[in-house]
Amino acid sequence: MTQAQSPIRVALLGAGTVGAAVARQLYARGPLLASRVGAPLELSGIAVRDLSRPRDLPGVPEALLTDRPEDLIDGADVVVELMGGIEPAHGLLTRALEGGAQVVTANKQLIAQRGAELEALAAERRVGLDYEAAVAAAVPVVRVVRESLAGDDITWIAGILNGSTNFILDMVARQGMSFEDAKDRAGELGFLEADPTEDLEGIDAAAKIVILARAAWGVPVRMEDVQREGISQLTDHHFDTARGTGQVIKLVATAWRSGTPESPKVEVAVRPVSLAGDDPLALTREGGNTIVIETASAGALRFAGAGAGGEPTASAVLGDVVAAARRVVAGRS
Ligand SMILES: NC(=O)C1=CN([C@@H]2O[C@H](COP(=O)(O)OP(=O)(O)OC[C@H]3O[C@@H](n4cnc5c(N)ncnc54)[C@H](OP(=O)(O)O)[C@@H]3O)[C@@H](O)[C@H]2O)C=CC1
Ligand SMILES: N[C@@H](CC=O)C(=O)O
Repeated sequence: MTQAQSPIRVALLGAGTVGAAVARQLYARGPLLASRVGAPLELSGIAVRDLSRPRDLPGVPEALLTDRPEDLIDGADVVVELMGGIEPAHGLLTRALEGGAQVVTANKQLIAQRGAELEALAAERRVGLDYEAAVAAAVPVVRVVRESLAGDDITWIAGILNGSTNFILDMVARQGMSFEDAKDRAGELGFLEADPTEDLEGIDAAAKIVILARAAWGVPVRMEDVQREGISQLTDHHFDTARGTGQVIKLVATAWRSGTPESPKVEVAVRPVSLAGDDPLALTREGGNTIVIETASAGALRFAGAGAGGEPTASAVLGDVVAAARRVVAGRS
């Protein structure tokens, strides 16, 4: 084994819905991932809050678990943050970037609120900061906006960006489920944030549209800039009225450029909207996400798929881990 092929040390911060799925997929696909990276990925530790909690981590040595995430940062090639919240995640990732580690996160609140600062630090240290899973989970859209469409002029983005509220609205609209039962079911499926008001009040969708807007237009967009309304105030009356006219209520996040391509001004909003039944966003089922991106040259592009849940989100996280690990291998030669 050459120096370039020696194991890439991956520190996993968090083993909840997403983190546990990442650990499982990393173990299950070890040889495949090694062949794609050019070196094996070695899980160097897994940080959790409660060591006594039972976990579904078959094949993962228990000795890797620690309740001291800070101990995993130094010495890691890639740090994967799946804890959620602003602190201690922000402090840990700052330390990881300062130490020269590649960083991967699915934490949309952290990226929406502190992403500009972390990206500046990553650029200064010449390391990667990847967060594909932070927007639309499994649906590849961050990289599309940041890279694939970098030569085009994006004019408009509209999306169903929150899987749990879409699940709830879909269950109420199509299955006649009560609002309360649908919320419970979304929680059981692992779609809801630790604080479900983030989903229900549109805060989660707001963070995601802020991230996309910044990536699309390269201008500072803050959470406070989002005109935001959630779904918690909806009643049977709203659903009955929409159904009676063949419409469907969805929580839609929108961002549009109102200035020129050279001097863009950006507007962002999240609100429940009644859509015609055949609108692509209206056709989004269960925990799915759909994003429509309008551009000057490519026209309207549509992306759809699983927008929440452990295994789909882990797929996007692992894509970022492979990209980060490839950079580590490239930097060794
Ligand atoms: N769930 C989803 O569908 C999606 C989630 N995300 C994002 O992914 C991230 C993780 O989400 P999810 O897996 O659902 O969250 P969970 O709440 O299920 O898991 C969080 C994990 O982090 C650990 N943790 C939290 N705080 C600390 C701490 N201070 N020290 C050590 N460990 C800690 C928890 O430990 P313990 O297990 O002991 O409690 C747990 O293992 C969040 O940022 C979320 O927004 C993004 C896309 C989809
Ligand atoms: N709570 C979020 C999880 C994924 O980002 C959602 O429901 O979309």
